[in-house]
Amino acid sequence: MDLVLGVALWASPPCVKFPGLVVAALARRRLGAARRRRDGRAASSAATSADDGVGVDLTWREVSMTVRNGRTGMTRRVLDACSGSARAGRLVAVMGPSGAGKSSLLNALAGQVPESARVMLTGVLRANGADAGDGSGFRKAYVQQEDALYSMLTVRETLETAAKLGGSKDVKRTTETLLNDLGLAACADTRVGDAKTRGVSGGEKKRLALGVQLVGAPSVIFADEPTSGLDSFQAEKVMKTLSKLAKEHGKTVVCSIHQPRSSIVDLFDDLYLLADGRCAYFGPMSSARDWFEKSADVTIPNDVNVAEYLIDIVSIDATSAETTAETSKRIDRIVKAMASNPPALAEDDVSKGLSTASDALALTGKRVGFWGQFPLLLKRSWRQVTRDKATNKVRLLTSLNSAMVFGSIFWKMKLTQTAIQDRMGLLQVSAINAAMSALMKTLTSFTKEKVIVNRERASKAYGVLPYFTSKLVAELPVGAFFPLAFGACVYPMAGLHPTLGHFARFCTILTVESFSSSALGLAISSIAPSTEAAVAMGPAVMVLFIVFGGYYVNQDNVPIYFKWLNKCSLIKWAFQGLCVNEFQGLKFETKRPFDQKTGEDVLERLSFQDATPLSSLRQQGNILSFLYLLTLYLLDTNAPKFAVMQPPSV
Ligand SMILES: Nc1ncnc2c1ncn2[C@@H]1O[C@H](COP(=O)(O)OP(=O)(O)OP(=O)(O)O)[C@@H](O)[C@H]1O
Repeated sequence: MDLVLGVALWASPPCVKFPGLVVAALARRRLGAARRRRDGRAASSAATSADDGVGVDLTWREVSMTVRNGRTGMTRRVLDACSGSARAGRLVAVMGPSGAGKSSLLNALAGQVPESARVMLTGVLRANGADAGDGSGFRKAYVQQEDALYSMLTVRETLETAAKLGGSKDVKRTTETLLNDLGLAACADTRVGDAKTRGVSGGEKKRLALGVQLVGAPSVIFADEPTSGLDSFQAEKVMKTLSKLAKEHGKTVVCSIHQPRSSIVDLFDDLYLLADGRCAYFGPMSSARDWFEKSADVTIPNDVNVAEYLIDIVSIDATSAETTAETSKRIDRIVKAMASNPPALAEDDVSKGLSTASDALALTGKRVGFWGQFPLLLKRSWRQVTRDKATNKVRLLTSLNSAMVFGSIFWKMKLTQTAIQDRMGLLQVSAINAAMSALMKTLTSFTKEKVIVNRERASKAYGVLPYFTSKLVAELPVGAFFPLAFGACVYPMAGLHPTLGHFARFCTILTVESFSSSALGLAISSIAPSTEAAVAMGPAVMVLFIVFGGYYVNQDNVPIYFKWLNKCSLIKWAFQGLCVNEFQGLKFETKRPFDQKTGEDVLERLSFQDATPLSSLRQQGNILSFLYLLTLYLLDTNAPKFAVMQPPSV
């Protein structure tokens, strides 16, 4: 069947071949994924039963993570046989000096270590006694250090969307419960905001990010440095929220934290202290002072912040060789004491109340499918695009500005011989301008949006297809507006072919071209690791398209090995369409025998004599659909993948 389809696609015209190949590849991946899901369901059913919705006790043993340096080939042990537990109703703080492995441990327990051939993750993870090393077996929330939220949505809208996507049976109740529980009611109707637009405070953003995760009714909450970048007041509010989720809702909370103030330390139930990837203390926060004095021979002065003091104690002082050796020796001694004589864990006194408490946040039903996700994501994208007034204003002003500048340079062109070159110049710069502005906008915005989408997809909030299609539909009217505004301004100023039909075709060609260019931006952003990389790659590709855009190199003179580039150049198809639209039917003044008399002569010289505006648009449409399908494929294949914890070798 695959063979027949392959041959049929290969024999088909390019407009069918490329989209067809991408669709076939996507379909094959989907079938494979469905098969794997089917096979995996039976295996994981035992594990999922560990999360009965009334609290999860998580235990980990011998968790190690090694990272191989790609250049030197040397391996480094980031986590070294760490063991511990986090129990329902308790808040565990993972602390340690910078680089001690806090985030790595959190990622390992949350199943969020990015998959890589250079990273090796081993250990045993159990949820209520059942194996959970493959990341299944308990419902979890993972709140990362950097917030990734749609900036133009309000706090309430963000929670509502998450609740609807999560399949909440009572969206209003879910939203209100979360707003109240997280202390966000006062800013419910404030926009999230970003660097450009002021929105909610950093602490409110952190709690909102937590709220988005809570709609999945997680039993275990992992929070990576939830207080980073916050002032002490906001930091305390965030930590109080996490403590409340543990105490009142029976959640198991594990968070990494840097230098907490004393009032925050009082909220910790357990402390997991890391020193250079090894466990230096794991036990109740309240027993830490006693244990260090009795078992590790470390006296903690009465008037100090215990947490800060302990971090200093397990830090390597690299001032000199002597201090390095001395502090390393002290850390070895503490780690050994911990392994041989760990403190007693606190009595499990909270699990009795869990059953009723956790029900209050067990708000989800069945996740919605494509037709449920599509309108929700469409509404979200629409709000994000239309409410971003600052960006839209700048885009409009730059479009009008370019139109004014070009219009003034090419003011009311005549039908003289010299105006032929001017006409071609204007059409070429118009094509470049429309393509470049759409490309740059997409490169800068989509690389950021991709971060949010990858996170949401990692928590299986929705599929790539409803996301991508809804985004395209939402951006259609706004994306079309700017080339239209440009066209409406430059066309009469330059005195181009003065009929309504020609003007309409001019605007249509530029609009479709700007969508193609935006699609190119989407495809590049899908593979670029950062905004900076995307912004470097995009214009480099576009320059090639400009060179083969039909103006600088005549398409009949393009070397055979570059013909494909000529065919891929969205600038070329736009320029060709614009030229045919403009020159066909024009008559020029002639003075010399070799002057070009008609627009058809000009088109012949450009080798565009056989083209029509429609054929150019059709080719542009092919590029557009190919790039959309390519982006869809790239987003699907580049979905974040995480390392599975392997059992430790005995
Ligand atoms: N995937 C990786 N590739 C290379 N090095 C890594 C990787 N993951 C972690 N490391 C290294 O492991 C060490 C521990 O990193 P980790 O982020 O866990 O520390 P941390 O205690 O959270 O530090 P900080 O408090 O500064 O955020 C660091 O030196 C880091 O560079």
